[in-house]
Amino acid sequence: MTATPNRSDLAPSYDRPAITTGIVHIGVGGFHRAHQAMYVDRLMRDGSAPGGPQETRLDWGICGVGLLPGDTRMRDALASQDHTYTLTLKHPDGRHESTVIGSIHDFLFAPDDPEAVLSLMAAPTTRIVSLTVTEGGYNIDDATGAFRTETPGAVHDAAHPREPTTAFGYIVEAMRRRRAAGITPFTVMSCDNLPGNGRIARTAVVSQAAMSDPELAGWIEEHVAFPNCMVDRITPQTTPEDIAELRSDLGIQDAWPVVCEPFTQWVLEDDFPAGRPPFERVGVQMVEDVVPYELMKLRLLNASHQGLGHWGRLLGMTYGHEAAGDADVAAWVRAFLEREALPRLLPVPGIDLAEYVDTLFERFTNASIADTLERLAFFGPSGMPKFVLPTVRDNLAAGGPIRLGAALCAAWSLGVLGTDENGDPIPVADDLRPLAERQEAGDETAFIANEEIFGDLAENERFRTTYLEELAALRSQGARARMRELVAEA
Ligand SMILES: NC(=O)c1ccc[n+]([C@@H]2O[C@H](COP(=O)([O-])OP(=O)(O)OC[C@H]3O[C@@H](n4cnc5c(N)ncnc54)[C@H](O)[C@@H]3O)[C@@H](O)[C@H]2O)c1
Ligand SMILES: O=P(O)(O)OC[C@@H](O)[C@@H](O)[C@H](O)[C@H](O)CO
Repeated sequence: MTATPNRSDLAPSYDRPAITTGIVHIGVGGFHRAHQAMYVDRLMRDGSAPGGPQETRLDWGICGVGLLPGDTRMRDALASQDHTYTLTLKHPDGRHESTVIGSIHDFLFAPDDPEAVLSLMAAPTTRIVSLTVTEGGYNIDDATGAFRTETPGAVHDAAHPREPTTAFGYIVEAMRRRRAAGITPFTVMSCDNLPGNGRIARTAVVSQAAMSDPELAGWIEEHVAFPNCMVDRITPQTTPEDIAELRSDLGIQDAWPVVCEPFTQWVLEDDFPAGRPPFERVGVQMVEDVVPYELMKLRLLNASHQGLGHWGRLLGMTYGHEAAGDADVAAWVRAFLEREALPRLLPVPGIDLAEYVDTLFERFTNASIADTLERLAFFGPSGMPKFVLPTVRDNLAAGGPIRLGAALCAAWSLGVLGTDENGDPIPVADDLRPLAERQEAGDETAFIANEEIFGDLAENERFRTTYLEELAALRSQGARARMRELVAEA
């Protein structure tokens, strides 16, 4: 194992030993390393130009924090290469563009030394704590929008607030220490795919604090900023082939590189009372109101991924580009976007939404990144309520069309049974399977009656009827024929 990915011409041009932690990031996975850490790396490279204000940029180094047992792998991989790693952009024409990213300069696996994490989070030099802990990681009930106070992590951290185990427990304890020491609170920046990710992070942190210290909860509510943002870059999971390819193409030995598409976007609410890096210098759009951008991205891109994932898997496909390149699946996704999703969006400053949709299809058909449908659709239980069902609800309220959305729910429920239309197995999250099985056994609304996901949609006569019609049509016609008919229906 080499100490750093070994291509000096790709390596960071700045003085890495001089980096100090300004950002603590919880949940260092592929996406954080392809996106936020890449922007900070750009900033550090930018600042290292002759005469550039490098010293201020190097204050924004990232210390990664892992909370889950699986994060020991990231701890070890990064530690073995001085916390650098290779980021490879895979272009649709097969070109690869690699850079060695150096902005993450340290990583703490919290269970190894919780105090080290808390001390760092409470230090005045830490001005941002950012998160990519997945949608499910926020512990929010989709139906009510409330924090789930009954989960074991929340209960533990409320009973032992000085010995936290969850992201929110750590943030609360660090805030308590900062407040006691008179240190300005850091900004909490969620970078997960959630509508109102800052607002949701605020709910999680304030609710966790309220379970043990209501007064602290009030202080956090009043003093801590939780900017919302829209984040975008398709980042598949790294495969053993990616690692081998890097070795054979560039001679780089990297324990855990990242591959992603060339496209990247970050639209960030400018609300950082404790200060922030000059992100606008490296392509981040700093705005006052993120809502139109985030609705556009989640309800078009991520909803399309759900469409590609659930239909594609039912048809026995494996990859995102395979589904996006299939004429029937692509036509269905376009029809859903154009008929049901686009009419419910807000105008987005400077963006032509029809062009945005065209660009999405160019991105989805990028075969080089080999993104799997399993990654796109495995988390249907968190993806569908955030990316697809809000469009269905808005259309129900506005008297708009819901048939394509309801058909996707039906396709999803059939996929959850774990077998595609060829009789081959589909990997699925097991917790929904009993409901899909009850649906198969004749309890036709069992799947949509799951309030955690569907809220009260099963009680909506129009949704229920349309869903049941689509379920019946799918069973009798099969996915491809039903998709074609739906697209032709106009
Ligand atoms: N991959 C993408 O294309 C992409 C693009 C935009 C946004 N995102 C957002 O980033 C998130 C992570 O994606 P990724 O590709 O990096 O996934 P990943 O599986 O590579 O990494 C996820 C990280 O989150 C941590 N984590 C998960 N649940 C947690 C919890 N409850 N508490 C603390 N840590 C937790 C994991 O330990 C891991 O470090 C997504 O869920 C999404 O919200 C991803
Ligand atoms: O990561 P999830 O589960 O929120 O959603 C799966 C994909 O839609 C998502 O990761 C996209 O690739 C990403 O949001 C692109 O920016």
